[in-house]
Amino acid sequence: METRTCDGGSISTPRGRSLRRGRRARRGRARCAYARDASPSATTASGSSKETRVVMSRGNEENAGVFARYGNKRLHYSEAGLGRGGARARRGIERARAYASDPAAFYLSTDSMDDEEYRVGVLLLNLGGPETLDDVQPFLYNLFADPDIIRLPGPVQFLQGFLANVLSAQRAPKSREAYESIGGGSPLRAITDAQAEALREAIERRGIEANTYVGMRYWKPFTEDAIDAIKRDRVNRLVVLPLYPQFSISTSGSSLRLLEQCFAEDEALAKVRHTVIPSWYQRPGYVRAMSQMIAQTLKTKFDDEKEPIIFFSAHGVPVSYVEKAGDPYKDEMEACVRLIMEDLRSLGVENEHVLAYQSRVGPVEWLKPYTDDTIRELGKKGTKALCAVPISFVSEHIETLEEIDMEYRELAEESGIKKWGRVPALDTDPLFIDDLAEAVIEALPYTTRMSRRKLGKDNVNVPPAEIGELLANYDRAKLAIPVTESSIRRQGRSDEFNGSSNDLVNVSVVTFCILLFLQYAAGANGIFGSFGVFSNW
Ligand SMILES: C=CC1=C(C)c2cc3[nH]c(cc4nc(cc5[nH]c(cc1n2)c(C)c5CCC(=O)O)C(CCC(=O)O)=C4C)c(C)c3C=C
Ligand SMILES: [Fe+2]
Repeated sequence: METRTCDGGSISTPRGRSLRRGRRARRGRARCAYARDASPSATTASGSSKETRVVMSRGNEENAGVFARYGNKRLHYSEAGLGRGGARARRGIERARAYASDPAAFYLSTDSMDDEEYRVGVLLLNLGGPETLDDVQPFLYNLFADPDIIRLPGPVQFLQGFLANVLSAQRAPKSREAYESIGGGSPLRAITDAQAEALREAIERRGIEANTYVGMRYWKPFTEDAIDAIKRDRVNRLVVLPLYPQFSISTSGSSLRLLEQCFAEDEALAKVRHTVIPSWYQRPGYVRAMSQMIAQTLKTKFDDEKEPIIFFSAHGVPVSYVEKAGDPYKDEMEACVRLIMEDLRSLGVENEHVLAYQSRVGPVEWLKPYTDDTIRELGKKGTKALCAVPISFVSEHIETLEEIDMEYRELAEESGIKKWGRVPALDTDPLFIDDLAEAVIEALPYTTRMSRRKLGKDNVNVPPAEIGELLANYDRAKLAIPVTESSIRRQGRSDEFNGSSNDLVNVSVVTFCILLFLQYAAGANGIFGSFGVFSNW
Protein backbone atom coordinates (compact mmCIF):
# COMPACT_ATOMS: atom_id res chain seq x y z
CA MET A 1 0.00 0.00 0.00
CA GLU A 2 1.19 3.40 -0.82
CA THR A 3 -0.09 6.47 0.98
CA ARG A 4 0.68 10.03 0.01
CA THR A 5 -0.28 13.29 1.52
CA CYS A 6 -1.07 16.61 -0.12
CA ASP A 7 0.43 19.63 1.44
CA GLY A 8 0.50 23.38 1.15
CA GLY A 9 -2.30 25.88 1.39
CA SER A 10 -1.99 27.68 -1.85
CA ILE A 11 -2.97 27.53 -5.42
CA SER A 12 -0.06 28.67 -7.45
CA THR A 13 0.41 29.32 -11.11
CA PRO A 14 3.53 28.63 -13.08
CA ARG A 15 4.09 32.33 -13.08
CA GLY A 16 4.64 32.02 -9.38
CA ARG A 17 1.52 33.73 -8.17
CA SER A 18 0.12 32.21 -5.03
CA LEU A 19 -3.51 32.63 -4.13
CA ARG A 20 -4.80 31.90 -0.64
CA ARG A 21 -8.44 31.22 0.01
CA GLY A 22 -10.13 31.96 3.34
CA ARG A 23 -11.37 28.79 4.97
CA ARG A 24 -9.31 26.57 2.73
CA ALA A 25 -6.14 28.44 3.58
CA ARG A 26 -6.85 28.60 7.31
CA ARG A 27 -7.12 24.88 7.65
CA GLY A 28 -3.42 24.30 7.87
CA ARG A 29 -1.63 21.35 6.59
CA ALA A 30 -3.40 18.96 4.29
CA ARG A 31 -4.50 15.54 5.30
CA CYS A 32 -5.41 14.58 1.81
CA ALA A 33 -4.23 11.03 1.74
CA TYR A 34 -4.69 8.58 -1.01
CA ALA A 35 -4.36 4.89 -0.74
CA ARG A 36 -3.46 2.76 -3.66
CA ASP A 37 -4.86 -0.73 -3.42
CA ALA A 38 -5.94 0.09 0.09
CA SER A 39 -8.77 -0.95 2.30
CA PRO A 40 -11.40 1.78 2.84
CA SER A 41 -10.00 2.51 6.29
CA ALA A 42 -6.65 3.34 4.81
CA THR A 43 -8.14 6.11 2.71
CA THR A 44 -8.10 9.11 4.97
CA ALA A 45 -9.31 11.76 2.58
CA SER A 46 -12.22 12.62 4.84
CA GLY A 47 -10.07 14.13 7.53
CA SER A 48 -11.18 17.47 8.98
CA SER A 49 -8.10 19.30 7.85
CA LYS A 50 -8.45 19.70 4.14
CA GLU A 51 -6.10 21.50 1.88
CA THR A 52 -4.69 20.80 -1.51
CA ARG A 53 -1.97 22.55 -3.39
CA VAL A 54 -2.73 22.78 -7.06
CA VAL A 55 -0.37 24.09 -9.64
CA MET A 56 -2.05 24.92 -12.91
CA SER A 57 -0.14 24.88 -16.13
CA ARG A 58 -0.86 27.78 -18.39
CA GLY A 59 -3.53 27.08 -20.97
CA ASN A 60 -4.01 28.88 -24.23
CA GLU A 61 -6.68 29.35 -26.86
CA GLU A 62 -5.49 26.29 -28.67
CA ASN A 63 -5.91 24.09 -25.62
CA ALA A 64 -9.25 25.67 -24.97
CA GLY A 65 -10.27 24.68 -28.47
CA VAL A 66 -9.31 21.10 -27.87
CA PHE A 67 -11.67 20.82 -24.97
CA ALA A 68 -14.43 22.64 -26.74
CA ARG A 69 -14.30 20.36 -29.74
CA TYR A 70 -15.47 16.81 -29.69
CA GLY A 71 -16.67 14.12 -31.94
CA ASN A 72 -16.63 12.74 -35.39
CA LYS A 73 -17.57 15.94 -37.11
CA ARG A 74 -15.06 17.85 -35.03
CA LEU A 75 -17.78 20.25 -34.15
CA HIS A 76 -16.78 23.26 -32.25
CA TYR A 77 -19.00 23.75 -29.27
CA SER A 78 -20.65 26.70 -30.93
CA GLU A 79 -21.63 24.53 -33.89
CA ALA A 80 -22.54 21.58 -31.70
CA GLY A 81 -24.71 23.99 -29.78
CA LEU A 82 -27.22 24.14 -32.61
CA GLY A 83 -28.80 21.01 -31.22
CA ARG A 84 -29.17 19.50 -27.81
CA GLY A 85 -26.90 20.97 -25.21
CA GLY A 86 -26.41 24.33 -26.96
CA ALA A 87 -26.33 26.41 -23.79
CA ARG A 88 -23.99 23.95 -22.23
CA ALA A 89 -21.81 24.11 -25.29
CA ARG A 90 -21.63 27.89 -25.11
CA ARG A 91 -20.77 27.67 -21.43
CA GLY A 92 -18.03 25.25 -22.44
CA ILE A 93 -16.50 27.85 -24.74
CA GLU A 94 -16.80 30.59 -22.12
CA ARG A 95 -15.14 28.34 -19.56
CA ALA A 96 -12.43 27.39 -22.01
CA ARG A 97 -11.70 31.02 -22.83
CA ALA A 98 -11.73 32.07 -19.19
CA TYR A 99 -9.31 29.31 -18.37
CA ALA A 100 -7.10 30.23 -21.31
CA SER A 101 -6.78 33.84 -20.19
CA ASP A 102 -5.99 33.10 -16.55
CA PRO A 103 -6.09 29.52 -15.29
CA ALA A 104 -5.70 30.32 -11.60
CA ALA A 105 -8.41 32.98 -11.62
CA PHE A 106 -10.62 30.58 -13.54
CA TYR A 107 -10.12 27.93 -10.93
CA LEU A 108 -11.00 30.32 -8.16
CA SER A 109 -14.10 31.58 -9.91
CA THR A 110 -15.69 28.22 -10.70
CA ASP A 111 -17.84 26.13 -8.48
CA SER A 112 -14.96 23.72 -8.22
CA MET A 113 -13.53 25.96 -5.53
CA ASP A 114 -16.13 25.12 -2.97
CA ASP A 115 -15.69 23.59 0.39
CA GLU A 116 -14.60 20.30 -1.06
CA GLU A 117 -11.18 18.83 -0.79
CA TYR A 118 -9.76 17.77 -4.13
CA ARG A 119 -9.18 14.12 -4.57
CA VAL A 120 -7.92 13.92 -8.09
CA GLY A 121 -8.01 10.71 -10.08
CA VAL A 122 -6.85 9.90 -13.57
CA LEU A 123 -8.51 6.92 -15.20
CA LEU A 124 -6.38 5.40 -17.94
CA LEU A 125 -8.48 3.37 -20.34
CA ASN A 126 -6.94 0.62 -22.37
CA LEU A 127 -7.88 -2.51 -24.23
CA GLY A 128 -6.25 -5.16 -22.08
CA GLY A 129 -4.64 -8.38 -23.17
CA PRO A 130 -4.47 -11.99 -22.01
CA GLU A 131 -1.77 -12.52 -19.42
CA THR A 132 -1.55 -16.27 -19.94
CA LEU A 133 -2.44 -18.63 -22.75
CA ASP A 134 -5.46 -19.80 -20.74
CA ASP A 135 -6.75 -16.24 -20.77
CA VAL A 136 -6.74 -15.99 -24.55
CA GLN A 137 -10.15 -17.46 -25.28
CA PRO A 138 -12.12 -15.66 -22.56
CA PHE A 139 -10.32 -12.45 -23.55
CA LEU A 140 -11.40 -12.98 -27.15
CA TYR A 141 -14.92 -13.71 -25.96
CA ASN A 142 -15.06 -10.35 -24.17
CA LEU A 143 -13.76 -8.60 -27.25
CA PHE A 144 -16.19 -10.21 -29.69
CA ALA A 145 -19.08 -9.76 -27.25
CA ASP A 146 -18.63 -6.02 -27.50
CA PRO A 147 -21.16 -4.49 -29.91
CA ASP A 148 -18.64 -1.75 -30.63
CA ILE A 149 -16.33 -4.43 -32.05
CA ILE A 150 -18.83 -6.63 -33.84
CA ARG A 151 -21.73 -4.52 -34.93
CA LEU A 152 -24.70 -6.74 -35.67
CA PRO A 153 -27.89 -5.29 -37.12
CA GLY A 154 -30.71 -4.70 -34.62
CA PRO A 155 -32.83 -7.80 -35.26
CA VAL A 156 -29.95 -10.20 -34.64
CA GLN A 157 -28.18 -8.37 -31.83
CA PHE A 158 -29.43 -10.93 -29.39
CA LEU A 159 -26.99 -13.36 -31.01
CA GLN A 160 -23.93 -11.36 -29.95
CA GLY A 161 -23.09 -13.65 -27.04
CA PHE A 162 -23.43 -16.83 -29.05
CA LEU A 163 -21.43 -15.37 -31.88
CA ALA A 164 -18.73 -14.26 -29.47
CA ASN A 165 -18.50 -17.81 -28.17
CA VAL A 166 -18.16 -19.28 -31.61
CA LEU A 167 -15.71 -16.70 -32.93
CA SER A 168 -13.53 -16.77 -29.83
CA ALA A 169 -13.34 -20.56 -29.98
CA GLN A 170 -12.49 -20.38 -33.66
CA ARG A 171 -9.80 -17.72 -33.34
CA ALA A 172 -8.26 -18.91 -30.08
CA PRO A 173 -5.73 -21.42 -31.51
CA LYS A 174 -4.25 -18.88 -33.95
CA SER A 175 -4.28 -16.16 -31.34
CA ARG A 176 -2.73 -18.43 -28.67
CA GLU A 177 0.06 -19.28 -31.04
CA ALA A 178 0.78 -15.59 -31.55
CA TYR A 179 0.79 -14.89 -27.79
CA GLU A 180 3.00 -17.92 -27.26
CA SER A 181 5.53 -16.52 -29.71
CA ILE A 182 5.86 -13.35 -27.64
CA GLY A 183 6.41 -15.13 -24.34
CA GLY A 184 3.00 -16.58 -23.46
CA GLY A 185 0.93 -13.46 -22.84
CA SER A 186 0.38 -9.80 -23.53
CA PRO A 187 2.77 -7.29 -21.94
CA LEU A 188 -0.01 -4.71 -21.96
CA ARG A 189 -0.92 -4.84 -18.29
CA ALA A 190 2.63 -4.44 -17.04
CA ILE A 191 3.34 -1.59 -19.44
CA THR A 192 0.08 0.21 -18.71
CA ASP A 193 0.73 -0.09 -14.97
CA ALA A 194 4.20 1.39 -15.50
CA GLN A 195 2.69 4.22 -17.56
CA ALA A 196 0.14 4.88 -14.82
CA GLU A 197 2.83 5.12 -12.17
CA ALA A 198 5.07 7.29 -14.35
CA LEU A 199 2.13 9.58 -15.05
CA ARG A 200 1.28 9.86 -11.36
CA GLU A 201 4.85 10.88 -10.64
CA ALA A 202 4.89 13.38 -13.52
CA ILE A 203 1.67 14.97 -12.25
CA GLU A 204 3.09 15.03 -8.74
CA ARG A 205 6.25 16.76 -9.98
CA ARG A 206 3.91 19.47 -11.22
CA GLY A 207 2.54 19.93 -7.73
CA ILE A 208 -0.70 17.98 -7.91
CA GLU A 209 -1.46 14.89 -5.87
CA ALA A 210 -3.39 12.49 -8.02
CA ASN A 211 -4.09 8.81 -8.11
CA THR A 212 -3.95 6.98 -11.40
CA TYR A 213 -6.16 4.01 -12.19
CA VAL A 214 -5.98 1.50 -15.02
CA GLY A 215 -9.27 0.29 -16.50
CA MET A 216 -9.04 -2.30 -19.26
CA ARG A 217 -11.94 -3.02 -21.59
CA TYR A 218 -11.54 -6.75 -22.15
CA TRP A 219 -9.20 -8.07 -19.50
CA LYS A 220 -7.93 -7.46 -16.01
CA PRO A 221 -7.94 -5.04 -14.35
CA PHE A 222 -11.40 -4.37 -15.79
CA THR A 223 -12.78 -0.87 -16.06
CA GLU A 224 -15.31 -1.75 -13.40
CA ASP A 225 -12.48 -2.65 -11.02
CA ALA A 226 -10.92 0.74 -11.62
CA ILE A 227 -14.28 2.37 -10.94
CA ASP A 228 -14.53 0.47 -7.65
CA ALA A 229 -11.10 1.78 -6.65
CA ILE A 230 -12.04 5.33 -7.68
CA LYS A 231 -15.12 5.13 -5.49
CA ARG A 232 -13.21 3.57 -2.61
CA ASP A 233 -10.64 6.38 -2.76
CA ARG A 234 -13.51 8.90 -2.93
CA VAL A 235 -12.06 10.67 -5.93
CA ASN A 236 -14.06 13.80 -6.69
CA ARG A 237 -12.17 15.20 -9.70
CA LEU A 238 -11.68 12.62 -12.40
CA VAL A 239 -9.87 12.96 -15.70
CA VAL A 240 -10.62 10.13 -18.10
CA LEU A 241 -7.72 9.49 -20.43
CA PRO A 242 -8.03 6.75 -23.06
CA LEU A 243 -4.55 5.50 -23.91
CA TYR A 244 -5.27 5.72 -27.62
CA PRO A 245 -3.87 8.81 -29.32
CA GLN A 246 -6.63 8.73 -31.96
CA PHE A 247 -10.31 8.27 -31.18
CA SER A 248 -12.14 5.25 -32.55
CA ILE A 249 -15.62 4.00 -31.76
CA SER A 250 -14.05 0.55 -31.41
CA THR A 251 -11.53 1.55 -28.74
CA SER A 252 -11.99 4.78 -26.75
CA GLY A 253 -15.65 4.89 -27.82
CA SER A 254 -16.31 1.42 -26.50
CA SER A 255 -14.65 2.14 -23.16
CA LEU A 256 -16.51 5.42 -22.81
CA ARG A 257 -19.83 3.75 -23.47
CA LEU A 258 -19.08 1.23 -20.77
CA LEU A 259 -18.22 4.09 -18.43
CA GLU A 260 -21.41 5.87 -19.37
CA GLN A 261 -23.30 2.77 -18.34
CA CYS A 262 -21.40 2.61 -15.04
CA PHE A 263 -22.21 6.24 -14.32
CA ALA A 264 -25.84 5.70 -15.25
CA GLU A 265 -26.20 2.88 -12.77
CA ASP A 266 -24.42 4.42 -9.85
CA GLU A 267 -25.57 7.48 -7.93
CA ALA A 268 -22.30 7.86 -6.06
CA LEU A 269 -20.28 7.71 -9.20
CA ALA A 270 -22.58 10.19 -10.89
CA LYS A 271 -21.48 12.76 -8.33
CA VAL A 272 -17.84 12.52 -9.38
CA ARG A 273 -16.94 15.52 -11.50
CA HIS A 274 -15.12 14.35 -14.55
CA THR A 275 -13.89 15.23 -17.97
CA VAL A 276 -12.68 13.16 -20.90
CA ILE A 277 -9.67 13.75 -23.09
CA PRO A 278 -11.08 12.07 -26.17
CA SER A 279 -7.91 12.02 -28.23
CA TRP A 280 -4.51 13.63 -28.05
CA TYR A 281 -2.67 12.77 -31.27
CA GLN A 282 -2.28 16.49 -31.94
CA ARG A 283 -0.39 17.34 -28.75
CA PRO A 284 3.07 18.72 -29.50
CA GLY A 285 4.71 16.62 -26.77
CA TYR A 286 3.32 13.38 -28.13
CA VAL A 287 4.20 14.36 -31.71
CA ARG A 288 7.75 15.30 -30.69
CA ALA A 289 8.18 12.06 -28.71
CA MET A 290 7.14 10.09 -31.79
CA SER A 291 9.35 11.99 -34.19
CA GLN A 292 12.34 11.66 -31.86
CA MET A 293 11.80 7.90 -31.66
CA ILE A 294 11.60 7.70 -35.45
CA ALA A 295 14.70 9.86 -36.00
CA GLN A 296 16.59 7.75 -33.48
CA THR A 297 15.57 4.49 -35.16
CA LEU A 298 16.58 5.79 -38.58
CA LYS A 299 19.99 6.64 -37.16
CA THR A 300 20.62 3.48 -35.19
CA LYS A 301 19.01 0.73 -37.26
CA PHE A 302 20.01 1.69 -40.79
CA ASP A 303 23.41 2.26 -42.41
CA ASP A 304 22.00 5.10 -44.46
CA GLU A 305 19.38 6.92 -42.42
CA LYS A 306 18.06 8.72 -45.48
CA GLU A 307 17.20 5.54 -47.37
CA PRO A 308 14.22 3.94 -45.56
CA ILE A 309 10.63 4.80 -46.29
CA ILE A 310 8.95 5.67 -42.99
CA PHE A 311 6.16 3.12 -42.88
CA PHE A 312 3.35 4.10 -40.50
CA SER A 313 1.27 1.02 -39.71
CA ALA A 314 -1.96 1.74 -37.89
CA HIS A 315 -4.45 -0.76 -36.50
CA GLY A 316 -7.33 -0.86 -38.97
CA VAL A 317 -11.07 -0.61 -38.42
CA PRO A 318 -13.86 -1.71 -40.76
CA VAL A 319 -14.62 0.97 -43.38
CA SER A 320 -18.25 1.09 -42.22
CA TYR A 321 -17.12 2.58 -38.90
CA VAL A 322 -15.79 5.62 -40.70
CA GLU A 323 -18.29 5.90 -43.52
CA LYS A 324 -21.50 4.91 -41.76
CA ALA A 325 -20.99 5.55 -38.06
CA GLY A 326 -18.83 8.68 -38.35
CA ASP A 327 -15.75 7.30 -36.64
CA PRO A 328 -13.10 10.08 -36.76
CA TYR A 329 -10.33 7.49 -36.55
CA LYS A 330 -9.11 7.73 -40.17
CA ASP A 331 -9.09 11.54 -40.20
CA GLU A 332 -7.28 11.67 -36.88
CA MET A 333 -4.79 9.07 -38.02
CA GLU A 334 -4.00 10.97 -41.20
CA ALA A 335 -3.70 14.25 -39.30
CA CYS A 336 -1.43 12.57 -36.77
CA VAL A 337 0.90 11.25 -39.48
CA ARG A 338 0.95 14.72 -41.09
CA LEU A 339 1.94 16.34 -37.79
CA ILE A 340 4.70 13.83 -37.10
CA MET A 341 6.08 14.21 -40.62
CA GLU A 342 6.02 18.03 -40.30
CA ASP A 343 7.91 17.73 -37.03
CA LEU A 344 10.40 15.31 -38.56
CA ARG A 345 11.02 17.75 -41.40
CA SER A 346 11.74 20.43 -38.81
CA LEU A 347 14.36 18.06 -37.40
CA GLY A 348 15.88 17.69 -40.87
CA VAL A 349 14.42 14.26 -41.69
CA GLU A 350 13.25 14.27 -45.30
CA ASN A 351 12.46 10.58 -45.90
CA GLU A 352 9.38 9.51 -47.83
CA HIS A 353 6.50 8.09 -45.84
CA VAL A 354 3.48 5.79 -46.23
CA LEU A 355 0.45 5.08 -44.03
CA ALA A 356 -1.20 1.63 -44.12
CA TYR A 357 -3.60 -0.31 -41.88
CA GLN A 358 -2.92 -3.68 -40.25
CA SER A 359 -4.59 -6.38 -38.14
CA ARG A 360 -7.85 -6.78 -40.00
CA VAL A 361 -10.15 -9.45 -38.67
CA GLY A 362 -13.14 -11.01 -40.42
CA PRO A 363 -14.40 -10.75 -43.94
CA VAL A 364 -15.68 -7.16 -44.20
CA GLU A 365 -13.73 -4.37 -45.86
CA TRP A 366 -11.30 -2.54 -43.56
CA LEU A 367 -9.47 0.74 -44.00
CA LYS A 368 -7.02 0.64 -46.88
CA PRO A 369 -4.31 0.36 -47.95
CA TYR A 370 -3.65 -2.82 -46.03
CA THR A 371 -0.20 -3.14 -44.51
CA ASP A 372 0.56 -6.53 -46.11
CA ASP A 373 -0.51 -5.40 -49.61
CA THR A 374 1.52 -2.21 -49.24
CA ILE A 375 4.67 -4.10 -48.24
CA ARG A 376 4.30 -6.35 -51.29
CA GLU A 377 3.76 -3.36 -53.59
CA LEU A 378 6.73 -1.48 -52.19
CA GLY A 379 8.84 -4.58 -52.69
CA LYS A 380 7.70 -4.80 -56.32
CA LYS A 381 8.61 -1.16 -56.84
CA GLY A 382 12.14 -1.88 -55.65
CA THR A 383 12.03 -0.41 -52.13
CA LYS A 384 15.02 -1.70 -50.19
CA ALA A 385 14.54 -0.29 -46.68
CA LEU A 386 11.50 0.21 -44.44
CA CYS A 387 11.29 1.84 -41.03
CA ALA A 388 8.05 0.54 -39.48
CA VAL A 389 6.22 2.86 -37.08
CA PRO A 390 3.33 1.49 -34.98
CA ILE A 391 1.09 4.50 -34.75
CA SER A 392 -2.24 3.66 -33.15
CA PHE A 393 -0.99 2.44 -29.85
CA VAL A 394 1.51 3.64 -27.25
CA SER A 395 2.58 0.31 -25.74
CA GLU A 396 4.29 -2.76 -27.08
CA HIS A 397 1.69 -5.44 -27.64
CA ILE A 398 0.89 -8.44 -29.79
CA GLU A 399 0.57 -6.36 -32.95
CA THR A 400 4.00 -4.78 -32.59
CA LEU A 401 5.86 -7.77 -31.20
CA GLU A 402 4.34 -10.49 -33.33
CA GLU A 403 2.55 -8.95 -36.30
CA ILE A 404 5.08 -6.24 -37.20
CA ASP A 405 8.29 -7.72 -35.83
CA MET A 406 7.70 -11.23 -37.11
CA GLU A 407 5.00 -11.44 -39.79
CA TYR A 408 5.56 -8.16 -41.63
CA ARG A 409 9.30 -8.32 -41.32
CA GLU A 410 9.26 -11.75 -42.92
CA LEU A 411 6.90 -10.53 -45.62
CA ALA A 412 9.18 -7.57 -46.32
CA GLU A 413 12.14 -9.89 -46.73
CA GLU A 414 10.19 -12.13 -49.06
CA SER A 415 9.22 -9.04 -51.04
CA GLY A 416 12.85 -8.05 -51.49
CA ILE A 417 12.97 -5.40 -48.76
CA LYS A 418 16.12 -6.41 -46.95
CA LYS A 419 16.62 -3.55 -44.53
CA TRP A 420 14.04 -3.35 -41.81
CA GLY A 421 13.81 -1.46 -38.55
CA ARG A 422 10.90 -0.95 -36.19
CA VAL A 423 10.36 2.13 -34.04
CA PRO A 424 9.69 1.13 -30.40
CA ALA A 425 6.34 1.98 -28.83
CA LEU A 426 6.46 5.00 -26.52
CA ASP A 427 5.77 2.98 -23.34
CA THR A 428 7.10 5.21 -20.53
CA ASP A 429 9.13 7.60 -22.68
CA PRO A 430 9.59 10.64 -20.38
CA LEU A 431 8.67 13.24 -23.01
CA PHE A 432 5.48 11.38 -23.77
CA ILE A 433 4.53 10.86 -20.13
CA ASP A 434 5.25 14.51 -19.32
CA ASP A 435 2.97 15.55 -22.14
CA LEU A 436 0.18 13.33 -20.81
CA ALA A 437 0.67 14.92 -17.40
CA GLU A 438 0.28 18.37 -18.98
CA ALA A 439 -2.86 17.18 -20.76
CA VAL A 440 -4.35 15.96 -17.47
CA ILE A 441 -3.56 19.23 -15.72
CA GLU A 442 -5.05 21.27 -18.53
CA ALA A 443 -8.16 19.09 -18.35
CA LEU A 444 -8.68 19.44 -14.59
CA PRO A 445 -10.65 22.70 -14.70
CA TYR A 446 -13.13 21.01 -17.00
CA THR A 447 -14.21 18.51 -14.41
CA THR A 448 -17.72 19.83 -14.09
CA ARG A 449 -20.79 18.62 -12.34
CA MET A 450 -22.75 15.72 -13.70
CA SER A 451 -26.45 16.05 -14.33
CA ARG A 452 -29.38 13.84 -15.16
CA ARG A 453 -30.58 13.87 -18.71
CA LYS A 454 -33.07 11.74 -20.54
CA LEU A 455 -31.80 9.83 -23.48
CA GLY A 456 -34.34 7.96 -25.54
CA LYS A 457 -36.49 5.58 -23.63
CA ASP A 458 -33.94 4.90 -20.93
CA ASN A 459 -33.48 7.38 -18.17
CA VAL A 460 -29.74 7.50 -18.52
CA ASN A 461 -27.63 9.54 -16.20
CA VAL A 462 -25.31 11.25 -18.61
CA PRO A 463 -22.61 13.70 -17.68
CA PRO A 464 -22.94 16.94 -19.63
CA ALA A 465 -20.29 17.87 -22.11
CA GLU A 466 -18.30 14.92 -21.08
CA ILE A 467 -18.79 11.25 -21.85
CA GLY A 468 -22.39 11.68 -22.94
CA GLU A 469 -21.69 14.79 -24.97
CA LEU A 470 -18.83 13.09 -26.67
CA LEU A 471 -20.84 10.03 -27.55
CA ALA A 472 -23.81 12.13 -28.58
CA ASN A 473 -21.80 13.27 -31.57
CA TYR A 474 -22.11 9.79 -32.99
CA ASP A 475 -25.26 8.47 -34.48
CA ARG A 476 -26.60 6.52 -31.55
CA ALA A 477 -29.15 4.77 -33.71
CA LYS A 478 -26.28 3.15 -35.57
CA LEU A 479 -24.33 2.30 -32.47
CA ALA A 480 -25.29 -0.91 -30.80
CA ILE A 481 -26.51 -1.11 -27.22
CA PRO A 482 -23.84 -0.81 -24.53
CA VAL A 483 -22.60 -3.97 -22.89
CA THR A 484 -23.49 -4.13 -19.24
CA GLU A 485 -20.98 -4.63 -16.51
CA SER A 486 -22.28 -8.06 -15.66
CA SER A 487 -22.22 -9.38 -19.20
CA ILE A 488 -18.56 -8.52 -19.61
CA ARG A 489 -17.47 -9.43 -16.15
CA ARG A 490 -19.01 -12.84 -16.19
CA GLN A 491 -16.47 -13.85 -18.77
CA GLY A 492 -13.60 -12.23 -16.98
CA ARG A 493 -12.63 -15.24 -14.94
CA SER A 494 -11.39 -18.15 -16.89
CA ASP A 495 -12.87 -20.55 -14.34
CA GLU A 496 -16.32 -19.33 -15.34
CA PHE A 497 -15.75 -19.71 -19.01
CA ASN A 498 -12.92 -22.09 -19.52
CA GLY A 499 -13.51 -22.98 -23.12
CA SER A 500 -13.93 -26.60 -22.10
CA SER A 501 -15.12 -28.90 -24.80
CA ASN A 502 -18.51 -29.27 -23.06
CA ASP A 503 -19.06 -25.53 -23.03
CA LEU A 504 -18.07 -25.29 -26.62
CA VAL A 505 -20.18 -28.18 -27.81
CA ASN A 506 -23.27 -26.85 -26.04
CA VAL A 507 -22.79 -23.31 -27.23
CA SER A 508 -21.87 -24.32 -30.74
CA VAL A 509 -24.84 -26.64 -31.16
CA VAL A 510 -27.31 -23.97 -30.00
CA THR A 511 -25.65 -21.33 -32.14
CA PHE A 512 -25.51 -23.56 -35.16
CA CYS A 513 -29.24 -24.31 -34.88
CA ILE A 514 -30.15 -20.66 -34.58
CA LEU A 515 -27.93 -19.70 -37.49
CA LEU A 516 -29.30 -22.47 -39.63
CA PHE A 517 -32.79 -21.30 -38.88
CA LEU A 518 -31.95 -17.66 -39.68
CA GLN A 519 -30.12 -18.66 -42.81
CA TYR A 520 -33.08 -20.70 -43.93
CA ALA A 521 -35.58 -17.99 -42.99
CA ALA A 522 -33.66 -15.28 -44.86
CA GLY A 523 -33.16 -17.25 -48.08
CA ALA A 524 -30.54 -16.40 -50.73
CA ASN A 525 -27.25 -15.71 -48.93
CA GLY A 526 -28.95 -15.49 -45.58
CA ILE A 527 -28.53 -12.88 -42.89
CA PHE A 528 -25.00 -13.92 -42.10
CA GLY A 529 -23.91 -14.58 -45.63
CA SER A 530 -23.71 -10.87 -46.26
CA PHE A 531 -21.45 -10.48 -43.20
CA GLY A 532 -19.32 -13.39 -44.24
CA VAL A 533 -19.43 -14.51 -40.63
CA PHE A 534 -17.57 -17.77 -40.08
CA SER A 535 -15.09 -17.17 -42.82
CA ASN A 536 -11.76 -15.48 -42.31
CA TRP A 537 -11.97 -15.04 -38.51
C1 LIG B 1 -6.12 1.62 -31.81
C2 LIG B 1 -5.95 0.37 -31.61
C3 LIG B 1 -6.93 -0.67 -31.93
C4 LIG B 1 -8.06 -0.65 -32.73
C5 LIG B 1 -8.63 0.50 -33.55
C6 LIG B 1 -8.65 -1.95 -32.67
C7 LIG B 1 -9.80 -2.35 -33.34
C8 LIG B 1 -10.18 -3.67 -33.48
N1 LIG B 1 -9.54 -4.80 -33.01
C9 LIG B 1 -10.22 -5.94 -33.38
C10 LIG B 1 -9.89 -7.28 -33.10
C11 LIG B 1 -8.86 -7.72 -32.24
N2 LIG B 1 -8.01 -6.91 -31.52
C12 LIG B 1 -7.18 -7.68 -30.76
C13 LIG B 1 -6.23 -7.25 -29.87
C14 LIG B 1 -5.86 -5.94 -29.72
N3 LIG B 1 -6.29 -4.84 -30.46
C15 LIG B 1 -5.66 -3.70 -30.02
C16 LIG B 1 -5.82 -2.40 -30.49
C17 LIG B 1 -6.84 -1.98 -31.36
N4 LIG B 1 -7.90 -2.70 -31.81
C18 LIG B 1 -4.82 -4.11 -28.93
C19 LIG B 1 -3.97 -3.18 -28.14
C20 LIG B 1 -4.97 -5.47 -28.73
C21 LIG B 1 -4.37 -6.32 -27.60
C22 LIG B 1 -2.99 -6.64 -27.87
C23 LIG B 1 -2.35 -7.48 -26.83
O1 LIG B 1 -1.13 -7.34 -26.66
O2 LIG B 1 -2.98 -8.33 -26.18
C24 LIG B 1 -7.50 -9.05 -30.95
C25 LIG B 1 -6.85 -10.23 -30.23
C26 LIG B 1 -5.51 -10.54 -30.77
C27 LIG B 1 -5.62 -11.34 -31.99
O3 LIG B 1 -6.18 -12.43 -31.96
O4 LIG B 1 -5.23 -10.80 -33.05
C28 LIG B 1 -8.54 -9.08 -31.87
C29 LIG B 1 -9.24 -10.31 -32.39
C30 LIG B 1 -11.35 -5.48 -34.11
C31 LIG B 1 -12.39 -6.44 -34.70
C32 LIG B 1 -11.33 -4.10 -34.17
C33 LIG B 1 -12.28 -3.12 -34.76
C34 LIG B 1 -13.51 -3.32 -35.01
FE1 LIG C 1 -7.65 -4.87 -32.09
